[in-house]
Parts: sequence; structure tokens; C-alpha cells
Amino acid sequence: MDCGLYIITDEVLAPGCSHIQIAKESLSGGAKIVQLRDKRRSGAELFAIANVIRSLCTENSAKFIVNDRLDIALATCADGVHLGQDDLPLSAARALAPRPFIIGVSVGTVEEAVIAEKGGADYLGVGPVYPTGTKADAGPAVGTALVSSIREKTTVPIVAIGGINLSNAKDVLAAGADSIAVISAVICSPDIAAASRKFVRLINPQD
Ligand SMILES: Cc1ncc(COP(=O)(O)OP(=O)(O)O)c(N)n1
Ligand SMILES: Cc1nc(C(=O)O)sc1CCOP(=O)(O)O
Ligand SMILES: [Mg+2]
Repeated sequence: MDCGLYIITDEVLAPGCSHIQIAKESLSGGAKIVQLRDKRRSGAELFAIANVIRSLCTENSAKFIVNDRLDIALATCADGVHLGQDDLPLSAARALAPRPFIIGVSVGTVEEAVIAEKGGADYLGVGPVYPTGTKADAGPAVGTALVSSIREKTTVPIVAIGGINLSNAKDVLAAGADSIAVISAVICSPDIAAASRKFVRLINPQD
């Protein structure tokens, strides 16, 4: 998987800013992966939104991932789906969606990470690295030490998530993360494109 800045959309945190607007602006700031994450909208609404973000990601050579909803991901030709430990099991999702379809899996321990890699996950969402107010049930922060431990035991890309901002992102990368997933530090910023660009420069200082 081509890594880089991974932006997750959230209309609740950014009132007045739609999933589509967040995707458009973060892509213009250089995001390489956009995840549509919405716990409230209907399937019909998600399908319509996902179709637009699918096109935006294609135009910007970025990957499009749908959170939780494999049905929406498949119906809109998304590049992949992100599944948590309580979502559709990885084995069931993989049976419906063979590679190159991307399946990312959330992990909060080394054991979960090893199981997810063995089960065919294409990347591991490791978190919450730092405390976050964005996801109420995220659990306690695992710290960069868990990123390093998972790096030692697995080879698939690590996408670190949870409380990551411009001040701590370097530490997360130094611990072995391949990509950084961000919600509030980008979408609560008055200029989503500019905030994205700053993360992109941290992730790829050579560009
Ligand atoms: C990249 C990435 N990592 C972790 C998550 C969290 O997924 P999950 O545990 O299923 O929680 P919800 O996001 O569904 O509330 C994620 N979405 N993306
Ligand atoms: C969606 C999500 N999943 C997490 C996990 O640990 O699995 S933390 C999180 C929220 C990340 O938002 P912010 O960048 O605003 O902290
Ligand atoms: Mg989920």
C-alpha cells in the first residue's frame, strides 16, 4: 500500500463542513488516503457521498477507504474498507473482497496485530497512540511504545491513529509508523488544505 497522510472525514467535529469538502481540501493538501467515516447517515446517503469521494480520490491518485461498511465500499468501487475488532470479521470481509481490495484492521495490542497480519490485513490501524476526544470508546492511549512493538513483530504497513498532531507526529513516525491517520488536527483547522500540507511535509520531508 502506498502510504502517506491518511485523513478520516468527520462531519460532527467539523459542523458546516461536509465529508466531500473535507476530502476535497485534504486531497488538495496532499493526503494520500481518505477514509469516509460516518456513524449516522443512511446507506443511501453514504452511497451518494462515497461515489463523489471515490472520483475525487481517483483524480488525485489517492486511495479511498470506507469505514465499517464493506457494502458501501464494494458498491462504490472503493479501494478498501477499514474494520475494527467489533466490525465484520476480517476473514468474512476477505472472502467477499479479494486482493487488491485493501482491508485495514484496528489493533490495540501486539497479539491483535499478529492475528490481523496472519489473517490477511493489508495495514494495521494502531491506536489510540495519544488520548483523543474524537472517539469516545477509543480506550486508553497505547503510546508510541506499542507502535514500536508492533513494528518488531509484523511487516504490513502501520497506520498510527489517535491524538496525533503536528507536535507529536515525528515521534510516531520515529517509532515505526508508515502513515499517520488524523481527524481533529486537520479538520478542526480553519484551513484543511494547509493543515494537511504541514503533515505531508512531516511525513515526506524529502518532497
Ligand atoms: C486507520 C484507522 N484506524 C483505526 C480506526 C478505528 O476503527 P474502529 O476501531 O472500527 O472504530 P470506528 O472508527 O469504526 O469508530 C479507523 N477508523 N481508521
Ligand atoms: C477513529 C479513531 N480510531 C482510533 C483508534 O484508536 O482506533 S482513535 C480515533 C480518533 C482519531 O481522531 P483524532 O485524530 O482527532 O484523535
Ligand atoms: Mg469500525
